[in-house]
Amino acid sequence: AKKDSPEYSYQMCYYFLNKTSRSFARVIQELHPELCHPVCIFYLTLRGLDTIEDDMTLDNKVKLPLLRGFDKIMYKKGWTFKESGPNEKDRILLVDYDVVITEFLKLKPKYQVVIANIAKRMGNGMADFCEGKKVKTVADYDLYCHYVAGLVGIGLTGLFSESGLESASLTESEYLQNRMGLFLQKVNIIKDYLEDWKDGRSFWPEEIWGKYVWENAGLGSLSKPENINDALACLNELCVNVLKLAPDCLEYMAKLKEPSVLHFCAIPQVMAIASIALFFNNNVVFTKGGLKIRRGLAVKLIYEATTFDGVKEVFKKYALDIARQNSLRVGKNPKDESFMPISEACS
Ligand SMILES: O=C(O)CO[C@@H](C(=O)O)[C@@H](OCCCCCc1ccc2ccccc2c1)C(=O)NCCCCCc1ccc2ccccc2c1
Ligand SMILES: [Mg+2]
Ligand SMILES: [Mg+2]
Repeated sequence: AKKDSPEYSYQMCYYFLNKTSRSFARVIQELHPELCHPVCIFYLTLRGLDTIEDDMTLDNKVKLPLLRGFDKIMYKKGWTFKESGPNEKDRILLVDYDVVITEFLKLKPKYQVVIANIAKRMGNGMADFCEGKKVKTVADYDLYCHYVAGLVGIGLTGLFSESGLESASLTESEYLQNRMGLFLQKVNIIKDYLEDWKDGRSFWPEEIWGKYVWENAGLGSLSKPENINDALACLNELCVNVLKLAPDCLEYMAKLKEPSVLHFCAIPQVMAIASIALFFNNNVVFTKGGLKIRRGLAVKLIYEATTFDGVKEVFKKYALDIARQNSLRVGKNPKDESFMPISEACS
């Protein structure tokens, strides 16, 4: 459409949705028409915020006011940002961010309120961690993941409820909604160990990895070949930490009534549980990084995620798969947490 036609900003939003994340773009376009557009704008708003957070070339003098003020920026017609680093993968979204604002301002006010509230909480949480708060303890780890992903689950639940497609009772427990996001983000953080390390960042909690490196050694020592056994024990404990979230995610999904909402929520979840089974005790996490489940398996998982019974079967299959892999590991670091029988972790 031409730049000044009303369809232009609408079309550009779906262009950016597909450019910034094929996986989420596919699941978002699965949604009931009443929810698809608000969730698309919700996604682009938070991806814009995350593009600022991820940009290591931005000085905090510029970055912090943008993060903490993003919920106000969303109402500034025409606002764009052209100072992202040249390698920032989603920088084009900020260069033409005015189309997201145009579409956001056209949403029903009941959706705008939910999106602006989450953007404000996420932006301030991201800024706290950019200002110097470190992911040291497991509590810091859970707090960071709450800010960048738990809040997404909370916001989505608000949109589901406001649309009338899901019951308002779904919004009662922010705890379960938060766990949905933690599950996905923690899998992301495990997958991105090497990539984040190269960016000079890591979100792995020192309270866990500190047990597997020598006094005063850093997280980087886990990527040294001679330390692979300790690295795997650390990886396995992180995987068990994620598995503990599985029952809460199933409990949340059990409450969903609208088929397209269940499918939308379940697809990232079944991908995540299959990913943990792939990462568990797998040295490729440290050597090549960016481990992804095979495309054929992804297609199968998408099909199985169409019913809640299908989701339960997938979770059960991969929990047993990991337990089997765990029992096959002989004589390695019996002291570490990851030796805890998986069934106990999923209790
Ligand atoms: O830069 C990247 O490509 C990855 O960035 C990661 C990072 O920087 O840590 C990191 O950025 C997080 C901050 C921005 C969150 C953006 C987002 C993601 C998915 C959505 C899905 C639907 C609606 C809105 C959404 C918003 C990232 O994208 N991690 C992927 C896991 C986050 C999942 C969020 C989430 C939470 C609960 C959900 C419940 C149901 C369905 C989808 C859900 C999706
Ligand atoms: Mg990111
Ligand atoms: Mg980020």
